[in-house]
Amino acid sequence: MSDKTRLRIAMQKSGRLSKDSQELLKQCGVKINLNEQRLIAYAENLPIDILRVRDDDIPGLVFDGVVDLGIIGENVLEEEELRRKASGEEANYKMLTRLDFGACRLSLAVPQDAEYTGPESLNNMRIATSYPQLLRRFMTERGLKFKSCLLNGSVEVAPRAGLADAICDLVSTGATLEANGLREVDVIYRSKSCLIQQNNPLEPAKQQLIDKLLTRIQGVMQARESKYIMLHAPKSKLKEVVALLPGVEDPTILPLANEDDRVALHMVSQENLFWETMEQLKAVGASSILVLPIEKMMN
Ligand SMILES: Nc1ncnc2c1ncn2[C@@H]1O[C@H](COP(=O)(O)OP(=O)(O)OP(=O)(O)O)[C@@H](O)[C@H]1O
Ligand SMILES: O=P(O)(O)OC[C@H]1O[C@H](OP(=O)(O)OP(=O)(O)O)[C@H](O)[C@@H]1O
Ligand SMILES: [Mg+2]
Repeated sequence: MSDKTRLRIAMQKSGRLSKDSQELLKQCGVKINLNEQRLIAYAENLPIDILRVRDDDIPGLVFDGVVDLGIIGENVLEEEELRRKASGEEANYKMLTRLDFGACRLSLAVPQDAEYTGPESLNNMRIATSYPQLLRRFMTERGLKFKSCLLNGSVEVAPRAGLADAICDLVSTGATLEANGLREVDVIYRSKSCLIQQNNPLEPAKQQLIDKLLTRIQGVMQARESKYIMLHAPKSKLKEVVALLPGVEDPTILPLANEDDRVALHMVSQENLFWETMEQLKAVGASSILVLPIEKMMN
C-alpha cells in the first residue's frame, strides 16, 4: 500500500511532455531516480512519488483524487473535462499554473487541393480527430454539424485513406501535415502544458509542499526567460543604453578601476537579448557585453 502522506504527481511516461516534465522537477530540486521501466518513481530528498502514465489518463487521475498533482497538456485536460461533463460526471480540479513547454495548436486541416472558405465548408463533413469534444464545441458555437471519425493516432492519414474529408489534430511546425498532403485552415484551440491539483482539500503538510513546489516552478520559469547582462558604457550614454534593454529595471552601476568616463552596468533582463540589440548597444558606445543565463530566481 502506498504512503498517503507522500505527494503524488502524475506525468507522461513517454512522449512530447515527458522530458520537459522531468527536467522541470529536477530544476525544482526534486531528486528522482527514473528507471525507464518503472511506473512509479520515488523522490530521494522530498516526500514525493512520481506516477508515470499515458497522458490521456492524467486528467482523470486528478479529477478522481487518485493523484495530487498532474502535468498535462491543456488540450487533453479540457477534452477530458468536456467528455466527463457531457456524460454527467464530475470533473473538478484546480489550475495551479501554465507551464512553458508543450506549446501546440489544435487545427482543422483539409487536403491541399480541397476548397475551404471557412468552418462552414466543413458543415456535415466527416472529420477525423482524437479531440471530438473540443471539435464539437467549436462547430456547435458556429451552428455547424459534422460526422466524427474517432482516431487515437495516425489522424493525418485519414483523408488519404478515404476515412474522412478533413482532420482536426495537433500541429506545431506543420511538418506532419505537409508530409501528408494537408493544409492547415483554422486553429480551434491553442495549448500549453499546465500543472493541476486535485480539488479535495489536502492535509496541511501536503499543501505546504505543493505551495513550495509551485513557488519553485514559477522561479524556474522566470529564470529561464531572464538573462543577467553585464556591460561597460560611457557615463554620458547611460540613458540610451538602458533604453535599448528590454525588461530592465534599476541597473546596478559600478565604477571602473582606471576609467573615469565609463562605468559597468549589471542588470537582469526579463527577456533574452538578441544579437541586433547587442550591435545597437555597441553602436552607442557599450563594450564588454556579457549575457549570462540565470539558474534560479526568487523575488
Ligand atoms: N508537435 C507538438 N509540439 C509540441 N507539443 C505537442 C506536440 N504534439 C503534442 N504536443 C503536446 O504534448 C502532448 C503529448 O503528446 P504526445 O504525442 O506525446 O501524446 P500521446 O501520443 O497521446 O502520448 P501517450 O502515449 O502518453 O498517450 C499533447 O497532448 C500536446 O499537449
Ligand atoms: O506539426 P508537427 O511539428 O509536425 O507536429 C504535429 C505532430 O506531433 C504530434 O504527434 P507526435 O509526433 O507527438 O507523435 P504521435 O502521433 O505518436 O503522438 C501530433 O499528433 C502531430 O502528429
Ligand atoms: Mg495520449
